[in-house]
Formats: sequence, C-alpha cells, structure tokens
Amino acid sequence: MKIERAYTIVTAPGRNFVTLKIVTDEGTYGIGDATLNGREMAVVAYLEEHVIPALIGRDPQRIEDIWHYLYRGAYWRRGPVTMSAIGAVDMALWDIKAKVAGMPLYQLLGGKSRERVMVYGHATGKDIEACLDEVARHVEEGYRAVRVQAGVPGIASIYGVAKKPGERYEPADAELPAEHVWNTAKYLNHAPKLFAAVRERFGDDLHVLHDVHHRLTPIEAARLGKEVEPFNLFWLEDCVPAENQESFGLIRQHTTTPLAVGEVFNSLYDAKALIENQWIDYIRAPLTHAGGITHVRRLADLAGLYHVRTGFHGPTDLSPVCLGAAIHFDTWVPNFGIQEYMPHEAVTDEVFPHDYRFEDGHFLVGETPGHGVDIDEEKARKYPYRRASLPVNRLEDGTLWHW
Ligand SMILES: O=C(O)[C@H](O)[C@@H](O)[C@H](O)[C@H](O)CO
Ligand SMILES: [Mg+2]
Repeated sequence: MKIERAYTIVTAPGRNFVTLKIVTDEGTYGIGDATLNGREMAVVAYLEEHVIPALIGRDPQRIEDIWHYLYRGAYWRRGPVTMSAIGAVDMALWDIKAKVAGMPLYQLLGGKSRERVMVYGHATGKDIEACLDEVARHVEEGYRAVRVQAGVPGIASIYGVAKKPGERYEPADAELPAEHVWNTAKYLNHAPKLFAAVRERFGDDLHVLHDVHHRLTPIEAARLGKEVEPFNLFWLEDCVPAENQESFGLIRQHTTTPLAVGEVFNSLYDAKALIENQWIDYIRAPLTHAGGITHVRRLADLAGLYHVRTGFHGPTDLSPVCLGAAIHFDTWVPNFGIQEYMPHEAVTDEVFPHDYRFEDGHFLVGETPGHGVDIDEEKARKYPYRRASLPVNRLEDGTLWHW
C-alpha cells in the first residue's frame, strides 16, 4: 500500500478548521485535524510545503517510522505548528490503519477500558447568577461535570464568557487580536464567590472545574488554590503559564486543589517535570497539537506512572475529527480523567459527519472502522476561510500580560 495523494482542506463552518486527507493507492483514506486556532494557515503551509511532498509513495502503515521521519527529520523539533502538522498526519494514518483492519480505532489501541467517556461542559455568564443558570441547564442535560466561568465586576471583557447565554465561547473573534484588560486583584477577590454560589445551589456531587487561563503568578495561584479548597474543585486549570514547570511545585506545596495543565503543550517534554514530580493531576495536551496518537499515547503512559490522568482539551476550535479520535483514545486509555466538550455548531457537524454520540453527560464511542469522523468536501467548499485571531491581554497599566 502506498500514499498516493494528500491535501489540506480549509473550511470555516462556524469557525476555521484545517483537515488533512491522506489517500492510498488502494482507495482507503484517512483524515486528521490540523487546526491551530489563530495560526491555521501556518500549519497549512507547513503541511503543503514541507510534509505532504515527502509523504507521497510511503507506506501509510508505517506510522511509527513516518512519525519519527517528520519529528527527528525536521531537525527543527517541536512547537505548535510542527506538532499540529505531525498530529494531523498521525491521526489520518491511524484512521487508515483501523479502516484496513476493519475495526474502530479504540480496538486497535487495546480495546475498551470503559463503556462511556465522562465529559465536562461549559457554563458561563456575565455574572454569577447568569453562570448559575447555565450550570442548571447543563445539570438538566445530564452533565456530571461543568466548568464555570463568570464575569468579574470591574473587568470589562474576561476569558471564557460567551457573549450571550447559551452561546458558544469563541475567543478568535476578530481578524486582528482584540485587546482585553485584566486585573488580577479583582479576579482573585471574586473567583471564590463563584464556587461558593455553585456549591450553595448545586450541592457537593457536581464536578466543578475552572480555567484560570495562565494569568496568575505561582504564589497568587497558591492563594487561590488554598482559598477554594472548601469547594472541592475537580480541577483548577492553567493557573500559571507553564513554560517554567517548577512553578507548579511551589503551588503544590500550598494547596490540595487538583491542578490541570497542558492545552498549549505540544510534546511530552513540556510536561515531563510536571508529571515526574507529581506537580499536576491532569494532563490536557490534545491529539492534534501534541503530535497525534503515537506521541500522546506515550505521554499518557508516562502520566499513568505518576497518578496523572488525561483531561483532553476539547473546545470548538478543535474539529470533530480531533474530538472523534479523542473519544476513541479516551475509551481505551487506562488513566482517563475527563474529556472537555464544547458542542460544535450544527453547521460544523454537517461538514464533519461522525458516529460518536453524546448522551447523559457522556460520550459513547462509535463502531465504524477508523475514528468514525469524515469530511463532506462539497459542503466544506461552501465555507471559506477568513483570518481570525485570538485576543491579547494587558494589565490596566498597559503591560502585555497572558491571555
Ligand atoms: O480550556 C479551554 O477550552 C481553552 O482554554 C480554550 O478556551 C482556549 O482559550 C482556546 O482553545 C484557544 O483557542
Ligand atoms: Mg483552558
């Protein structure tokens, strides 16, 4: 079997997505998600110019060899663009291998470790009351776990809050980066009130998660983690920028609040110290951005040695292709934690037909050979790409901060 053709499909049903399609000389094809929010065309260029020409003629079954050819062979290793390109190739090759084997991807990985995959939804609101109403909607829909994000008095536009109740939160909302203003003191004084209100109204059993989105210093994160211990969060996510992995060691000394990190990671090496020192509880690096199944499987195995569980990033800026492959991975991986789920728009699901099902707060994996997601290229052509950038964030004195 040989790779005969490979090409990228850029489409924007609801938002920009990049899909890689690899076609073999026997007609079997596989697809991978190559979407990197706000940098989509960088990944397209990397794939079209530097990856696809080198794939033609290769045996698509040699997944491991191709992975190392693209990783070690690049010389310039790692980084989100490179690893998203590798991730898309890897996802497509596993899709092909599973189709050729005539089995759903989870079987090829090692079979089911669970019947269904618990997810967390996104409850957001311009204030605490509005957020609580969204939590109530999720509870009614059967969610066992909900991430809560609310506006903070005195902060004009804050991360994670949809413009209208029930709307999806899409941060890449302008052609060039929108400028947000941040105030840590106001946020730190307000956040614990949100969790207290959730526990007051919904009790102790609901899993409550929160995303700090990289904005605190380690000691500020330690303060927040300690203050919210009475609310037993499922996790506090991205509480500090994680380039300096040792920061999490300082936070860990002060609090038992579980810590999650990794959606901006693109290789195992970004998390090695975090995991080996047991400074975190959940690792979030998604299949697309962290080099695909071949690499993330190794990351999950390392994490498993240190009681760290998976908690894949799963916003609408990863396509149903990545979500579909993640659900197979989540169904197999022994140290599964939770799967993020922000429902895609109906128009997105039309372009990306899939066999995974959401039911009663969980995903049920499909039985179609492969990862169970396809792309309707004719429909995809109806939604042209338009540049969309993630915001930047400044402190009130103008300092460029972490968005
Ligand atoms: O936890 C999450 O889902 C993430 O933090 C997102 O909200 C990111 O901001 C987005 O994926 C960037 O493109
Ligand atoms: Mg996040």
